[in-house]
Amino acid sequence: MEKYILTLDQGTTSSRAILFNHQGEIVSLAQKEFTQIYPEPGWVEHDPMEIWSTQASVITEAVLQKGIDRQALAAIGITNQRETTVIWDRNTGQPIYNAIVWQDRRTSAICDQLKKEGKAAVIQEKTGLIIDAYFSGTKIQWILDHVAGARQRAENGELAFGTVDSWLIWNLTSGQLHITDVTNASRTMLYNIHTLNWDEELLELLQIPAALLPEVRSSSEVYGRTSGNLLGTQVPIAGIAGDQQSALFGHMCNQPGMVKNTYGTGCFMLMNIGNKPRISKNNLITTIAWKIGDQVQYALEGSIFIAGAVVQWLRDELKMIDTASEIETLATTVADSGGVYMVPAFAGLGAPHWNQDARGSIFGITRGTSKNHFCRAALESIAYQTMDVLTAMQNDAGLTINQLRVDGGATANNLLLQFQADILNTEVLRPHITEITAIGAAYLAGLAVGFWENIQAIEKQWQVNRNFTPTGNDMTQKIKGWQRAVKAVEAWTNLDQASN
Ligand SMILES: Nc1ncnc2c1ncn2[C@@H]1O[C@H](COP(=O)(O)OP(=O)(O)O)[C@@H](O)[C@H]1O
Ligand SMILES: O=P(O)(O)OC[C@H](O)CO
Repeated sequence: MEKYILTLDQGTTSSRAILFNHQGEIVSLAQKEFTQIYPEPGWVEHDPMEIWSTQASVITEAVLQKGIDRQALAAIGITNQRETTVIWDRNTGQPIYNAIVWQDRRTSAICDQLKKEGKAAVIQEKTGLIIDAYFSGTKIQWILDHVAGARQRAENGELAFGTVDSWLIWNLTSGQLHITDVTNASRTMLYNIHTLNWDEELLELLQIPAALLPEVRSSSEVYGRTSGNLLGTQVPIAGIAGDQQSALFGHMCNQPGMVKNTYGTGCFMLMNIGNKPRISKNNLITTIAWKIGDQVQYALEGSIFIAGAVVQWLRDELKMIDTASEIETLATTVADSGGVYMVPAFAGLGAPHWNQDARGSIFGITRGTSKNHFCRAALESIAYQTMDVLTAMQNDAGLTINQLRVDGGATANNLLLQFQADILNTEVLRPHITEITAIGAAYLAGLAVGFWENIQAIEKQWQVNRNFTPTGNDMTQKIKGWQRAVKAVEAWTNLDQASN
């Protein structure tokens, strides 16, 4: 019987289940969107029960409804939106609060306070991270401080914390396993990426009881088996990685210096930096790329909070386009953005600016500006933000990056990728495999159960679909315009703070 690896790809806007065969081809795919909850400006929540129910339903759809024999499942790999924080009752399995999503800014003030107390250096040294509301630590603190009785129950060991991988595995195993992997742990601001342990000093600083925390495992091993409730059989769970690390692995960026950028809701650029954690001098973060056996690989990362989301904004809020793909049609009708610059800092600016209070702005509008220019400026903003991160990465690594591997929903857009190649003066390579994030977790799981013998056996599956080469046009003035726009956004934020 032909065997498959099942990946659960639990993203920010949808849950997916994808079955891969030995050649890395998609045999079956099911996807379900779920509710985004915005209780207050700057807050973003998900219902953990809906995360689980959509994930469970796509699993059954991709396997049972497609007529796949459940005995054909060699293993399950899990990849997930990172940092998003769930706390649940160990006895009932019920969450005590909604999941606080990575985009949520409610803990900015806690982060400012930590910075004022001079904690930035110690946190960066231990965790590789820059203090920001993005990471899980302050989200956990917030839940413990705002849900009645939560802190006491956490201290009594009655509650469990997990990122979404932990939450899914808890449910898949009917509460038998409370685990996470090193990649997800490295996004909490509580995990020491040098010693590979939860860090006692940081737990104390953020007042988080150790009893809440999951056991941290590697990214590729048999952790346990599903309970059988869902699929009627016990399938090994054998791979876990946060979605961006999973994409780095899916792109087979397994040598130091290799870089990928994923263009989804946000944009996430990761560079493999080998087996030593190097702390960034250019406002990037250091994160664990994966752990296979006892080998840990690290990555530098630049996280951009708003990328494809700016396209959704033009579609859903401004109603300038009906579908995401229409943006390319409209943007192509004009030669350039007509001097318009859009800085989509809807959730603050991420790397390398790290300005929690920045907000979106548009510059350079004239009477002749049309929605086509808006569309073009929105796409260009994704490429410019990527340029800022890549520049920081090159400075950190002391090398010129001449190849960028890309994936994610927005890479369907040829105009965006050509502009990206031009603005970076770097080759941009889009692979054949469209589900790079999911295949990374499939590889991690498949390696653990011997479905694939070793990395060499899967490396060849990554093939170029299209290579966007720089046209060589002089982009200096355009880049200057963008830099001016970012400066103006920061100045506007500072003026606001000065008047308070
Ligand atoms: N043709 C397109 N041009 C630009 N952006 C697009 C296009 N198609 C989809 N997108 C954007 O890609 C994002 C979805 O990509 P995906 O990789 O599924 O994201 P996520 O995993 O973050 O949910 C959306 O924000 C959408 O606006
Ligand atoms: O779910 P995505 O693809 O938007 O990814 C979210 C990131 O993991 C957040 O750090």
